Amino acid sequence: MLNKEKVKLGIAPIAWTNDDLPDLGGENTFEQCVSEMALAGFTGSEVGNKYPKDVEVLKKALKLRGVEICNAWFSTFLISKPYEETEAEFRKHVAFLAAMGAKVVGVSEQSYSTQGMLDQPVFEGKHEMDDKEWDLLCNGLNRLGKVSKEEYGVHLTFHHHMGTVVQSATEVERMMAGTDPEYVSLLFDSGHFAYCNEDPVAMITKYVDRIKHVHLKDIRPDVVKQVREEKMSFLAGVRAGAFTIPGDGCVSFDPIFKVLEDASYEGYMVVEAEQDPAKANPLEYAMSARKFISEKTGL
Ligand SMILES: O=C1C[C@@H](O)[C@H](O)[C@@H](O)C1=O
Ligand SMILES: [Co+2]
Repeated sequence: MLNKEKVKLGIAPIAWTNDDLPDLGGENTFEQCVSEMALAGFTGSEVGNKYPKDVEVLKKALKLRGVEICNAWFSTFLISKPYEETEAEFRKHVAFLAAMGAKVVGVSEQSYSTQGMLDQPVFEGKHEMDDKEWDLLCNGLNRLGKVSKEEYGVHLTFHHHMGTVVQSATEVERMMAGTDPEYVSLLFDSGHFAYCNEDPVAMITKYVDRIKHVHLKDIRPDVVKQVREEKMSFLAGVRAGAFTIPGDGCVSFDPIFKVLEDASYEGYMVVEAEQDPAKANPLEYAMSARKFISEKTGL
């Protein structure tokens, strides 16, 4: 069983409203989203575009519902822009997270990313970094991680992601080998490893001691197959239902929970299942995910 004192459960607002596809759940309000997170039994949330930007306003709304902010996505451009530009934006973002009481920040390198390109097949045309770009990425992550840890008390966790420069197991391995464990941890996302046909269990086993945030995401293999065969973009795949809640797809969560348990994992596990809320009612799916986690882990 995972330790209730050490492991907290969160959920991402992307199941209610998708910031990258605003017509998905455009009608769902911030208040509905956080109320339903609480109703489903989650105490942590990531941050969406509809969330109040003012720290005190957001804190009050969340406190009323017994929810806290546990992470928010940050896009870096370390290999395509001057480092200082990324650091300036990063400082503002991390200051906000620290004020909200979050312990981690989830970073994704978005230079040349095809993640948001509607006309680019997600399984084709991904940018592969050369040695110089790898140095820029790893050195930049080390510098940002030092800033966030030492000046804001927030740990940098790196999110591997489809269509980005760090997608495959080999790329994650090179990023991990090139960064300082003191300043850079891994944000493990089960769905993104499964999507690109990497083994999530092998990856979590290898890096569990450097994982400080977990996204519990499942995939529907038939939809991912369709995405590959019909050369669909990442976001077209999301719309078609490539992702779902843990337990509703093909990812084996028993061994994932076991590895976390054996390593006495401490931190958040966040259900992140972006799909069309008109087809997958967010409250219903949040409740099913919560039930699944409770049955599998005792949390
Ligand atoms: O953590 C994430 C944030 C989303 O914006 C992203 O597209 C999603 O797939 C994800 O894993
Ligand atoms: Co994720």
